[in-house]
Amino acid sequence: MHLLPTPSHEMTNSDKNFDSSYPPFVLQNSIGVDYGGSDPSKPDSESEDSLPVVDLLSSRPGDIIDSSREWGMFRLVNHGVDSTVLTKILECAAKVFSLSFESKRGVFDGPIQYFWGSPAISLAGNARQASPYAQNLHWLEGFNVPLAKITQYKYGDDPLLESFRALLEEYGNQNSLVADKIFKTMAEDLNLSPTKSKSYISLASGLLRVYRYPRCPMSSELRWGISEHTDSSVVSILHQDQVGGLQVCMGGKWLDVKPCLDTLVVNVGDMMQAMSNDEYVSVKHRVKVNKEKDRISIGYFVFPTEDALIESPNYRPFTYANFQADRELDFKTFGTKIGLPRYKIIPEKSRIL
Ligand SMILES: O=C(O)CCC(=O)C(=O)O
Ligand SMILES: [Fe+2]
Repeated sequence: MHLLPTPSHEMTNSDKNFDSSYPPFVLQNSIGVDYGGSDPSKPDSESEDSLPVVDLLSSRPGDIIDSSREWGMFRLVNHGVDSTVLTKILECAAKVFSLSFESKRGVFDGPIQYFWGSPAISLAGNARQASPYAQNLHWLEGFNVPLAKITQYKYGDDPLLESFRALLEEYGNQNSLVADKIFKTMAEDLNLSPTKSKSYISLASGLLRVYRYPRCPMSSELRWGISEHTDSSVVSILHQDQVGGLQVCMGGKWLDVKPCLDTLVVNVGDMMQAMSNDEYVSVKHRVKVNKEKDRISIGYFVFPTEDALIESPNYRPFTYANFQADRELDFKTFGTKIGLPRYKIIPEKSRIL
């Protein structure tokens, strides 16, 4: 079966229906919503954010370390990821997202899984679907792509899907190299033993999430693309288009991480924060919705091996498998993850007797 993109039309104030490529919740949650007025998704300030920039080719290792300690996030240039691949993958993702909702849902039951309304992944590796009316509905749709699985698969009968898969494979491999290089710098700084380092990052666990955040009639106070969170990864690498929307929490303030061409955004994840005994920060971030434009971004996430025992003085030892299981349970119980505080050792002084 060949899947041609459905014709897409621009949404105007008089045409409030989104096209058939959007998940139904986008339409259901847009009924009766005022599209006019000012755009609350515009940045609060036009000033440039001061996120550190790391040059992977020429930088001193200290740049990665300092940024991970102070910010938990940095921009990466000269990263080695092919700029043609960066451009092509966003173009290809846009084509795939413009397929009808039904065909995306129907076709991507192989290693590339389609999800919408929630970015959370279950222990089985499936992305969850949120109820369209759920309070924590996220204004997004996406594809969950475990890299180990797509290398053994071919969408042989469909040129669009097969080129998407092949591009994701190439992009994923290039991101693995970047993540490996960054991790090695961090491991050296933290004096991790070679045995620890080996289990603390598993390139085979590499995962891509390809997101589309549909333009949203509601303001960011009502809907988030992705609400405030930290990543569970060791490190995450983000590639975003020029629309913008990513924000990072710095000193209690939310700053816009403006898109820069050919630049990736790297952030420290929960696992690295624990491995570093809180020396590095798994920084809080979130994604605002945009009233006028759809946004596409691609995240690469890498994790420890399942049985890696994460040990550092501030935490009781836990394996990555423990962390995943607890996250699953917390998600069912509280609708969100508790994450690292579950394992944090409370200092004697602050314990309630
Ligand atoms: O799309 C983005 O800018 C960020 C995505 C993100 O934070 C995540 O997937 O954890
Ligand atoms: Fe994230």
